[in-house]
Amino acid sequence: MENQPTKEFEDILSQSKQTEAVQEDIILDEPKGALKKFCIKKTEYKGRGIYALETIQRGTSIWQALPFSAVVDDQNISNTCSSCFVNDKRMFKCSKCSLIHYCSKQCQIDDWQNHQEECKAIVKVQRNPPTFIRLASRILRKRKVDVTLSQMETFAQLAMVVKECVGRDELLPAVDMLTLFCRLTSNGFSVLDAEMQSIGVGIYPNVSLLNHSCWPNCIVVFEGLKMNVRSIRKIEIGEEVTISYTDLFLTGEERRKELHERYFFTCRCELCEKYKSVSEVDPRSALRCTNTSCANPVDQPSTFDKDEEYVVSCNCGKVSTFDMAALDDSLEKARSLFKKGSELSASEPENALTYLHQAFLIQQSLLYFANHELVMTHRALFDCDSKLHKWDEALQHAECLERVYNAVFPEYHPDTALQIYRVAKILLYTNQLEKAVTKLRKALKISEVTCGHRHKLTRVIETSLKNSEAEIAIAVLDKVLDRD
Ligand SMILES: C[S@@+](CC[C@H](N)C(=O)[O-])C[C@H]1O[C@@H](n2cnc3c(N)ncnc32)[C@H](O)[C@@H]1O
Repeated sequence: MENQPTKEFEDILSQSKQTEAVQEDIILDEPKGALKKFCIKKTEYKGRGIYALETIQRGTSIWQALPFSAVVDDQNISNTCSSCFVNDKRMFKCSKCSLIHYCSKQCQIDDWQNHQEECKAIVKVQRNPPTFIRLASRILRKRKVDVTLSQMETFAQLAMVVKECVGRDELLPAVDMLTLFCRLTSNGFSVLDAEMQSIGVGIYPNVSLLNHSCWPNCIVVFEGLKMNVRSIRKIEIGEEVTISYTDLFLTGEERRKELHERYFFTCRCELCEKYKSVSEVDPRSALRCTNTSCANPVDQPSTFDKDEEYVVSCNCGKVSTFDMAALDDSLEKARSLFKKGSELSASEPENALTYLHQAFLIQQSLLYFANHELVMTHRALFDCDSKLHKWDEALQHAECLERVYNAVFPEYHPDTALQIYRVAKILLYTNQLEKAVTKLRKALKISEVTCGHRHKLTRVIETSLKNSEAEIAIAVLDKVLDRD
């Protein structure tokens, strides 16, 4: 069942008013648009959230929704259709504002109601309003916004731009504008394409009742603008349904910082609690044990006191001693090399490789393989090597990244499927067909669970698998015929 966006947004707001005084867990309602397996409860710490009323098996599409409002982001505005969000077709631009692009005349007609006033505003102000302003403007034009929040932030500058772009009639009183900005910042969803890259931002009012966990039981994928919430593991009766608001590669500290800055809460999820315990080391921020035959992570010091030595023991029994000043200097040097390399990667990939490789050598000698800084360097090296068609090197980094996904991501995650597919593609480029087929099968299994059969990623992997299997069959046949 799909959402009726405008009505739902109103419902949510009126619901939030009715439930403000509730302190204890209570069952409020079934979330609209979802299959009837959930209820909304309110807890003191997280506010409202969605809870399962039935056991949900892994790979279930539990919720599909269309946005109340959505816009393509600035980086993708000329390669993504502002109406249906496809990004693999030829686009043409609106002849009046020259900013908004469409894939077909029909899409332009469908979006006209949303774009008409926006178009006039863009022509009038003679500059391209950024993503966030375009989204706020579209919502304001729908004129259905009500408010209850009291988060005080300085959005005055943004409000001025909105005023220019929207026109006085559509503006809300200052406090309501402020509330709208706060709501957009914490309730907006990044709309992702088939490669899990963000191409826009949308407001999906009821789905934004889903709370965050760094170890979520659901993920969000998109088919165009349609959002699909899918379970990535079994959800028990009474369990809260969660998604991640942040990148699961990030260290606990980085995740908590982002969640605090953007969503104003301190995460106390399973994963965050796990790594508070002294016996558990977070692989995302860990150092390498100095015992070269040991594969365990060891804790990084929380602060670097340069006059001290850092002594840390590993589960293998080895006690590693690090000179804090030297460790800090080396990691800083690697960071600056990484920064230089990343800046050059688009324009001068060959030069970028030199810097990135130096950063990699330093980090590899000190950091655990799943450490976030090392992961970033692998990613950057993979991109440059792929750009330069250095497939053997690219394959090494892609395989390292696959190992990291296996170590730090939930077993079923669309990003893991995508990473395994990347490995498979390079194996195909380098004629390693059998190995590629093994990877494609693995990627397909994960993609079917996390994205569903109809999702573009699943279909692309499936096609590649079928073609590769056919190639192997033909090669076998050729061999047999040759022998005859
Ligand atoms: C998109 S809303 C989710 C629904 C929200 N709980 C409500 O009552 O409307 C995001 C907000 O929910 C709360 N929240 C989400 N996940 C949380 C978590 N793991 N711990 C504490 N608060 C959380 C935070 O206040 C956050 O800004």
